Amino acid sequence: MSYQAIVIGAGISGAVMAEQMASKLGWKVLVLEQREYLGGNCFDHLDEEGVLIHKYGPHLFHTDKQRVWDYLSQFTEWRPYEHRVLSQIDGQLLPIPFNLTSIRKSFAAPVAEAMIQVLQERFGEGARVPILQLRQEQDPLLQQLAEFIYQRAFVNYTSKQWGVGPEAISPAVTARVPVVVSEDDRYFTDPWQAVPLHGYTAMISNMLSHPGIDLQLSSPMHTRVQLDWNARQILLDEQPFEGPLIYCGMIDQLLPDSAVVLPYRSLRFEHKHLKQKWFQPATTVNYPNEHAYTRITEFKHITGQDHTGTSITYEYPCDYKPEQGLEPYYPIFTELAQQQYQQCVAQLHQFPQIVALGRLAEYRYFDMDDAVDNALEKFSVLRLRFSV
Ligand SMILES: O=c1ccn([C@@H]2O[C@H](COP(=O)(O)OP(=O)(O)O[C@H]3O[C@@H]([C@H](O)CO)[C@H](O)[C@H]3O)[C@@H](O)[C@H]2O)c(=O)[nH]1
Repeated sequence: MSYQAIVIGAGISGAVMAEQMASKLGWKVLVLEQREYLGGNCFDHLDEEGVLIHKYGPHLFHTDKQRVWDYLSQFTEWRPYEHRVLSQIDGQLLPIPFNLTSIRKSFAAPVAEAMIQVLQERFGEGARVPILQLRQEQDPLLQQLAEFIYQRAFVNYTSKQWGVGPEAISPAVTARVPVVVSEDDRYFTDPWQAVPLHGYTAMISNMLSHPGIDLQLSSPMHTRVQLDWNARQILLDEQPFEGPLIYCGMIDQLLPDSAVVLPYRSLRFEHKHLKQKWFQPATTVNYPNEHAYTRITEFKHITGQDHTGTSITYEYPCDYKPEQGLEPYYPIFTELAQQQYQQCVAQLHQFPQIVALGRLAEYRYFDMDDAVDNALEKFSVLRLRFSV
């Protein structure tokens, strides 16, 4: 069969792009996925006891983008789901993001109420304030509050997660979990929050089921596709391939001779099934200060599945070591890494027909909705460049 485009990687970004090229342009698209299953890190599946779990940690879909919601809704029905997280701090389980309830549970009543009053006056009811911003405040009560939250909820969690403290990483990272000036205990505030009714794998499988898409699993890129850097040519099964190559893998791995090695933080997951109905009172409980793991997730809270047992996952952050079978999860945003990433981009300019797409190829910390939005955007650019 001859193809008009190749997509490397059947995760959510590659699936959007393949689906759009097949359905909007009528192209024949070859999708090569190195794993034996599709879905990338959104992959979910029934574990040995029949509980639906997320193999690569909790994936909670949320978006404020109507077009992303409308687009995905073509491929799945939804189960409404608003994520809530508790954090074990000083022996108590407190809502995180840290909110007014968390403050009341952490301080004696007069102090808590005084802090809340200052917070409300300073930021307004409902505000969501990044912890690093709250730390800059001059008011002594706000300073006391910020220091408490910073020390108890952020410093150790972030050190485990990233291997460095909160001030050594981009402020955008801790700003994902602000301090909330209300009793709202939801992790996200987006207007659309839900999980695919039959899971992410089913949704992405529907996206890739277009007759114009030829999905080949257990097919690492190198078994079919080569880059000839001298001739600046893409080869598919050793034949020159003219069409676009959408690459969703690690961008540094495209370069010859490992010219650049980009740093990543990784996660080791420990999945367990327990012969009890429930394990914990919320989907995710964070452990900032105890244990080597950062959090435990219990999936039945997400899926609503009725099962006599329950399945949970512990997350242990660690350095990315491929030789230990670890996956690259989080790009590390040092200045050096950004320079190295730009070197990769510059080298790839030799192949204008390659489109780098998604978290690993663009070295970005995408939420799922941003990955979909980005893929839709990249498709509209590609459509102008490549279609006749
Ligand atoms: O208790 C905490 C929580 C977080 N931090 C710091 O904030 C960073 C961002 O946290 P988060 O957005 O939760 O990071 P992550 O990429 O792991 O988020 C994914 O997990 C789920 C959900 O959070 C599960 O509960 C979400 O859908 C995904 O986006 C974190 O890296 C820490 O530096 C903290 O210090 N303490």
